[in-house]
Amino acid sequence: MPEVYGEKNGLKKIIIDNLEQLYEFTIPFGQTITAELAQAMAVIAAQLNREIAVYINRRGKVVRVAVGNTKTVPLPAADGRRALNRLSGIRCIHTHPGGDSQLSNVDIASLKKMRFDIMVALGIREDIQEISLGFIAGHKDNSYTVQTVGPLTLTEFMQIDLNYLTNQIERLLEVNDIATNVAPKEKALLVGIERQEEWEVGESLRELAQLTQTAGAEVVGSIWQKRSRTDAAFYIGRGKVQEISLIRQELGVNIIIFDEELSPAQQRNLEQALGVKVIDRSALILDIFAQRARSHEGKLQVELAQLKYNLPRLGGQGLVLSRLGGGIGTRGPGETKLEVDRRRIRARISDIEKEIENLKTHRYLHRERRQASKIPTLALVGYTNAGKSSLLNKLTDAGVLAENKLFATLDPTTRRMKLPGGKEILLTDTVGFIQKLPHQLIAAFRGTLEEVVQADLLLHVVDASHPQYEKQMLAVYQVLRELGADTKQTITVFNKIDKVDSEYIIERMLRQASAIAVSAVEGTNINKLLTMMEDTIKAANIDIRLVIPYDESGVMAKLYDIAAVNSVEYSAEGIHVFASLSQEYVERYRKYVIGDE
Ligand SMILES: Nc1nc2c(ncn2[C@@H]2O[C@H](COP(=O)(O)OP(=O)(O)OP(=O)(O)O)[C@@H](O)[C@H]2O)c(=O)[nH]1
Ligand SMILES: [Mg+2]
Repeated sequence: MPEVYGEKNGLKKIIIDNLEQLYEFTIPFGQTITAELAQAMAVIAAQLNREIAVYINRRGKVVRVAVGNTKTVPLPAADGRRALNRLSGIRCIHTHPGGDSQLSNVDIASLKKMRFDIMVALGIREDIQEISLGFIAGHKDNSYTVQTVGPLTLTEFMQIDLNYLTNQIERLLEVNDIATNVAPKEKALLVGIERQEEWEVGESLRELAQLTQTAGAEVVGSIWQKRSRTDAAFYIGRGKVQEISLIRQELGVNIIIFDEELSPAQQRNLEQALGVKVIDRSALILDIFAQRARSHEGKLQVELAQLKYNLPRLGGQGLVLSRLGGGIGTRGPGETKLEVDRRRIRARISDIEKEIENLKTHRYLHRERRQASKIPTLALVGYTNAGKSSLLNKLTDAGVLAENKLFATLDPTTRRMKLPGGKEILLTDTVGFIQKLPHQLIAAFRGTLEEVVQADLLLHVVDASHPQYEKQMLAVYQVLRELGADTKQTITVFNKIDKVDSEYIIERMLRQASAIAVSAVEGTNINKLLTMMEDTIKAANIDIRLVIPYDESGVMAKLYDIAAVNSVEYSAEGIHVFASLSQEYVERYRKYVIGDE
């Protein structure tokens, strides 16, 4: 009988016997652990209230059992000599008393030192509470980097295919320096569903292809299925899953992108059935944002949206293993890979939320000051690539990046400008919208988009040359509704008319109220637009507070005539009025005004 290692002094004979019996277990190929072994370890650990560790080789044989912490155990040489870019071929499974499974620094240090296949901790309080694991995920500056996963349930943990995982890791280690290695372009297959809705599947997939290219992958094909309802388990039908599986092998596809948001279960099932990374439109858009975010706040907002998107999708092997190689869906803003450990994700989410809240307070104060100066603010909104930044540049020489790319602008830029009559305004360029924008993203960007919500007037820029411009407009209205800005006064600016041949189409566009057709690039009708902005602002009402002295009651009567009076309060200094009135009248009654709302 092989012996039990570690600090055995004072252990009861029965416990030593039980520990020795752990040598009897064998684990089937590819499996991390059996439920029986996990239970047997839990029972002993609960009695002992100390760490116990079991070391298992790739043939599933228990090669060492030890009591005490994982550092103190001498290990047998692993099967044969193994090169440095190989793992040891041994996995370490050990218990943590107290129920918390989070890997300690000592655990991680011995994982690196011993090059374990995986390092697993079972959090034990009476029974198994949770499981965490770590594995080597590359090397950088002569040291291994480690990825941790968890907390998982026993069932989730047992779903992990250890053979697949170790193969992936060893492939990664063969590449000399992962950090500087430029990954080859990912090959993407796009999948959509055709149904009776606003967006025809072909158009939607064309846009998805554009997004995929923007994210840096190559589109090798797209395929769709006609269905009125999506399948709860696989989104598409099982037959289609089979078909995709064949296409995937044929074309060497390494990422499959679905055109609509998949549920966490659908995504998991598809990855298991197809054996390849599966993402959806939301994850793709988040990835583009992660690559493009520049400002500190923008980066935080994107990371927050990504973490919130990923959180319910962790568990079992799906997301973790298929993301090991990097690429779309793994990139955070900045240099780092996205976290896959639930506990660390939660901690990071709460840190980011706090920081964003702080930044928001800052911005709020900033805006307060701006409002106190009573300069009307206008926001450019519209579908991505409509020409918002180009228009801002044309109107203000802002020098903002305008590109024929989706989501060229992420951070809002505000410029001060003078209208022809001399009035000053502030004009803000904002992030573009798109159909099926991930709601996590809208939530995270709510702070930035507050510029839109607070604006006195919106300029809705539409790419008039786009065949789907009407559907794009509807998508914009929908996001505005989500932001609570759909009732704002709006000028619709049909842009790029230099690319529209049909007079009839332009005429039809202009039938809409407060609309104008321009070309930001050629400068057509820009002066007309300026005049229109001026007139609209003049007519636009603003909410203000006034104090009317009691001996000027005539003013009060006049106010009831020309403004919407929202509330009236009588105080010692006079009558406090909260009313909404036009710019022109604001000027006329300026001496009574005490501040904006
Ligand atoms: N022909 C033509 N092209 C235009 C016009 N306005 C903008 N563009 C082009 O349209 C593309 C997108 O312009 P942007 O100003 O970056 O669009 P945006 O709305 O800011 O886009 P995002 O920031 O990505 O949401 C660029 O290639 C511009 O040169 C126009 O009036 N006519
Ligand atoms: Mg832009």
